[in-house]
Amino acid sequence: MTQGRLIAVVGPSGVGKDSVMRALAGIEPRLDIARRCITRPPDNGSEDFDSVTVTRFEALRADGAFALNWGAHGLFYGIPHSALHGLVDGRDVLANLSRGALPDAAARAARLHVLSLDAAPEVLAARLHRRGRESAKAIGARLARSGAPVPPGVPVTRLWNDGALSDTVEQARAALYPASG
Ligand SMILES: Nc1ncnc2c1ncn2[C@@H]1O[C@H](COP(=O)(O)OP(=O)(O)O)[C@@H](O)[C@H]1O
Ligand SMILES: O=P(O)(O)OC[C@H]1O[C@H](OP(=O)(O)OP(=O)(O)O)[C@H](O)[C@@H]1O
Repeated sequence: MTQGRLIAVVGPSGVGKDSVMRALAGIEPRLDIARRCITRPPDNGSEDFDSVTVTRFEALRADGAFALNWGAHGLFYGIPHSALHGLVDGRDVLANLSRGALPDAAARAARLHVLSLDAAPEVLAARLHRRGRESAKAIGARLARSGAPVPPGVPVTRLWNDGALSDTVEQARAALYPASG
């Protein structure tokens, strides 16, 4: 069976990666979402993640539990191998990734597609403040971070998520599944 695509959703903090992933998986039955391990306390935000301590994260990493892992914003993030099982069954899997993890993702996934989201700086700032998860200082640091470029040769769909979420989701679906109408 042809392996599914790992669909890496990337872009600056607050651009709407988790919101787009959740809405897209809600309307597209061929898509799973990779649940991440993050060294952040649990919250009621747009992402369903496994909250772990740094000690636990390091133990999981040492055990080889992660297909991909990285650090950003003073946190550690990991995608467990178990979160990517759908790929071998031919299912497409959405994963919120650091742009810096894309070279590793390209090396590991048989098929990688990047969904790169962007929005104007003032939109990002307003969303992060409205989300209210970080302090003003931490939000400033998130806004100042510039991500790595998409590695050459990897198929990429670039979308603006400045407007309605539903518009972005429809555009993403049309780009990923052009025949579905
Ligand atoms: N198109 C949109 N229009 C308005 N608000 C949005 C849109 N997309 C996301 N948001 C909001 O912006 C905030 C950040 O979204 P989130 O999905 O957590 O971003 P990221 O995962 O990229 O950090 C959330 O409060 C979310 O509800
Ligand atoms: O190297 P970069 O491409 O800048 O990405 C670094 C991190 O930032 C993004 O998270 P986000 O800011 O959305 O925060 P969250 O995943 O902790 O919500 C992304 O999910 C990465 O974990």
